[in-house]
Amino acid sequence: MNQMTPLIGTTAISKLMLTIRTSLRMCGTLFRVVPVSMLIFTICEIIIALLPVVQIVMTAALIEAVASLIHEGHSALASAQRILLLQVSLWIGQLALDTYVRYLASKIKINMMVYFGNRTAAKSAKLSLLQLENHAYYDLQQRVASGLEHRSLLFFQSIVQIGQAIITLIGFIIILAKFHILLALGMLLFIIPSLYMDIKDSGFRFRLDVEQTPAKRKADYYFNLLASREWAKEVRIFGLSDYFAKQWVANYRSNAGAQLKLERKMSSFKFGMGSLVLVILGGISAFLLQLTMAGAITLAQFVAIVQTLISVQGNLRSMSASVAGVYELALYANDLFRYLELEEEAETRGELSPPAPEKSDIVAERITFQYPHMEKPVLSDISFRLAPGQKIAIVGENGAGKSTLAKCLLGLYPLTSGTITYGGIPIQELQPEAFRGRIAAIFQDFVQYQLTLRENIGLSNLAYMHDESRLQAAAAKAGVDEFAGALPQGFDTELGYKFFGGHELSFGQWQKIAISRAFFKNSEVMVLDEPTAALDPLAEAALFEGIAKLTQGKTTFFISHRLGICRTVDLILVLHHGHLIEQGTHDELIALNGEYAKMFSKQAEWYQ
Ligand SMILES: Nc1ncnc2c1ncn2[C@@H]1O[C@H](COP(=O)(O)OP(=O)(O)OP(=O)(O)O)[C@@H](O)[C@H]1O
Repeated sequence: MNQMTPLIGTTAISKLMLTIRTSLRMCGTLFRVVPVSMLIFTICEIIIALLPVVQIVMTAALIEAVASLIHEGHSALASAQRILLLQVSLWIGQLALDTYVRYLASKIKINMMVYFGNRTAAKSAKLSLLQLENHAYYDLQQRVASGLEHRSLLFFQSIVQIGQAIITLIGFIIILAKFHILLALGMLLFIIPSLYMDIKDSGFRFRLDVEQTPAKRKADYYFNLLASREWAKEVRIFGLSDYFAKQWVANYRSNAGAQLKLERKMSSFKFGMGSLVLVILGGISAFLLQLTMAGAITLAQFVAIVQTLISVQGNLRSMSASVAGVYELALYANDLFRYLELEEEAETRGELSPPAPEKSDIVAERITFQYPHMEKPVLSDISFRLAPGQKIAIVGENGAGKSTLAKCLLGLYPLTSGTITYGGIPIQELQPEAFRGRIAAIFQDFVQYQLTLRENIGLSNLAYMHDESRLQAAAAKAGVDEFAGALPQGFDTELGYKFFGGHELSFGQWQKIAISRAFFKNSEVMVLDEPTAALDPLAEAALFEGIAKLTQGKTTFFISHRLGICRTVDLILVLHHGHLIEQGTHDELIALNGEYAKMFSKQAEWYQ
């Protein structure tokens, strides 16, 4: 089964097994992460569970004492007062315990939120790029993220509530059985319809949530299109607000419609089951009247039984709701555990250290890559060989496969066939962290970190983030120094518009920062995907002119539609529909008079 498909038990047994398995796992996690708090919490909950039974015994004793008071007068007062005092103390104790347990619950929830939040975030960052391109991943992620903070403890609370309800019910059954065994049996009859009703309801709700997650995400997407700055310009210029608002409403309504349909179905079902419970209750009451008439029970006993029956009903309702709740929570928790177990498909998962930079020639042999769910490969049978430190330009029309090839070279995508070796070692046999330590890349859709300038450059090499001279040097390489000095707090200026005090930059300035970030890492292999797309002609020329010096000793891949860079590189790879159709130096390819020569002369025409 797909790792991302939700599990929903189909038979009663599979539902039960799923619930038990997940409950044990979640409770185990809670006791492992916050053992002391959980122990105290459990003890408090057990005491709380016992209190209602004690209360009923106290009430019966109080009524007996009041009856004695009426018959015996002043001599029975002291004992009645003692019982009353005990009862009031019990109420106060119960209140104190409830208050403390609520505080403890908040503390546990915070700790569990930190625990699961941290693990899910870490997991997301370790999943392969291809997994992040699967829509099922986002559906699963949405369900996992919703209510992370309270679901784990709620799970335990529901289990505890069931335990409490069972303890209380056993107490009630013993009390009732003492009066008449039929009363105890009648009470047991309540349980079945209530439980059945609530479990069915939970299963329906989860299934509905699973079915609705894609439409919910789509609705959220439309909402964001309307509300976010990224899209605000186009939305206004093209007058898209009504269109997107309508789409949002349509998606929202389709979900709401299914929800209401379920509510209607469940309402009539619940009404039927609720009525059955009330009929059973009526039967028990009639039997009680019989017992009273026959003189089998006293007034005090009658009151105690009625109080017991009322409590039983409330108790049963909450117990069956808890059982159903546990099943529903088990379904969500199961999603959470499956998410945490998603295979971390690191494309390099070996143990070998990358060879020394001067020995790290890169050889691609007959490589083919196909995106999952796509019919055809986007890279086919590509082979080339690069000596350490060479400069390479990858060129070709839109969609030719340039960025995909770069991602394969960086080990971000697993090859469908063929091999890429670094210094003779296949990429997948290299130790991932060691390999990634050797490479740096800036993609077309580089990140504009809404953080300080220092972080924007220094994030590629955290150990040196506060080394001013390195920072200055990297900034100078891409022309960041030209505007960094004018920023209010220099390198410590917050950038971007998303947080208070942020200083927004132009897109070209952001791109210069991204290039500086790549240089700051000082890695032996660099990939610069459209590094100058947003740069002005002078900045572009400066970068190209200085590039040989800037990237000296580093194997550097340039992906660019600006073919000017090709004059300065050692090798040009020309891609066309995923095939490597030409390779060579600028002069060789011009002499070949093929696709590259055509592209180059076409572009050059514009500058003549
Ligand atoms: N995540 C993806 N899933 C499926 N197909 C993809 C994905 N990304 C890209 N493609 C397809 O792979 C092909 C190559 O895309 P790629 O981004 O590598 O091209 P490119 O040469 O870098 O294009 P451009 O010059 O426009 O940036 C395209 O046909 C594209 O539709």
